[in-house]
Amino acid sequence: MEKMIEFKNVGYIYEKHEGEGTMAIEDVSFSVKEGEFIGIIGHNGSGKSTLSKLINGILFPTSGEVWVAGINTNDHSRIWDIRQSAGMVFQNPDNQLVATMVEEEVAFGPENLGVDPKEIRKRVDEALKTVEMGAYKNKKPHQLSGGQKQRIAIAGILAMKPKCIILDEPTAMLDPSGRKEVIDTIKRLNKDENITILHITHYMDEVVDADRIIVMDEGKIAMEGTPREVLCQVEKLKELSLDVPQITELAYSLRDENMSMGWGVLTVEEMVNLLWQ
Ligand SMILES: Nc1ncnc2c1ncn2[C@@H]1O[C@H](COP(=O)(O)OP(=O)(O)OP(=O)(O)O)[C@@H](O)[C@H]1O
Repeated sequence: MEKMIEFKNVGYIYEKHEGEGTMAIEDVSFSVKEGEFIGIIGHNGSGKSTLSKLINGILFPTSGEVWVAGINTNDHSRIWDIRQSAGMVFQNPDNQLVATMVEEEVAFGPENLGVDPKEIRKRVDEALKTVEMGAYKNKKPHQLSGGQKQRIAIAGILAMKPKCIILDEPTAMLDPSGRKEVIDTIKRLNKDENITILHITHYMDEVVDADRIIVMDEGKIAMEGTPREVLCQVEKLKELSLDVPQITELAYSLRDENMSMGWGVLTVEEMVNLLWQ
């Protein structure tokens, strides 16, 4: 399997003045394989957004290297190849939609890539169908709900045929139903279209199904592993000011003295089985 993203000993400093600044990322190394679904969690200021901007060539590492789809992000001549391979969805849906019609919005990316108009029309229809927004093609983006706007933002990226999508807290401004729409959409893209997903979030329950979770703290990777390996370390997550899923916490509170039960519960079904034991 091809490596989609690779961080090699990456550091990033936001310079204030000459020789003075904030170390936002420090010696971070990890890699993501094609088709993986990775959850990135961490409290405010732990470096998650900086990490995502380093992937998309919005920021460039102060030290180390970032590779995306086999391209070093320091190769500035390939920046549009990188942005086409790895699309970004941001937190605020209102800041990323620019066109007056949904159809134009989704066409915007491929137009900038110089794609043939006939092919653009095909891609717009396909992308809207994939995010289940085909019926909204001729609507105005400002008439849509937050969840629908984020799905249009995702469709705009899909129309550029990306290999990977990085979502930086895409659900932070949405209500529960909007959150579910967006999460269901990205899970489907990962499963059905084999698109690599990097999902940055504060909500643990959104990454319970991920292939792997990376926990950031003070610019470094504090924990990394499968959801079960990471989310079951309740005490450590609390030390890192993170909330564990309620069901995991409940099971953890019910653990017995021998620690033979109450560990590693991530879903309601597992909780029911535990209580029947
Ligand atoms: N433009 C900037 N200039 C200076 N320092 C910055 C800038 N952006 C972020 N920082 C600092 O870098 C560190 C990491 O910030 P970053 O935004 O990457 O964290 P985050 O985990 O995404 O936070 P949040 O969850 O609040 O979005 C923080 O200490 C932050 O104050």
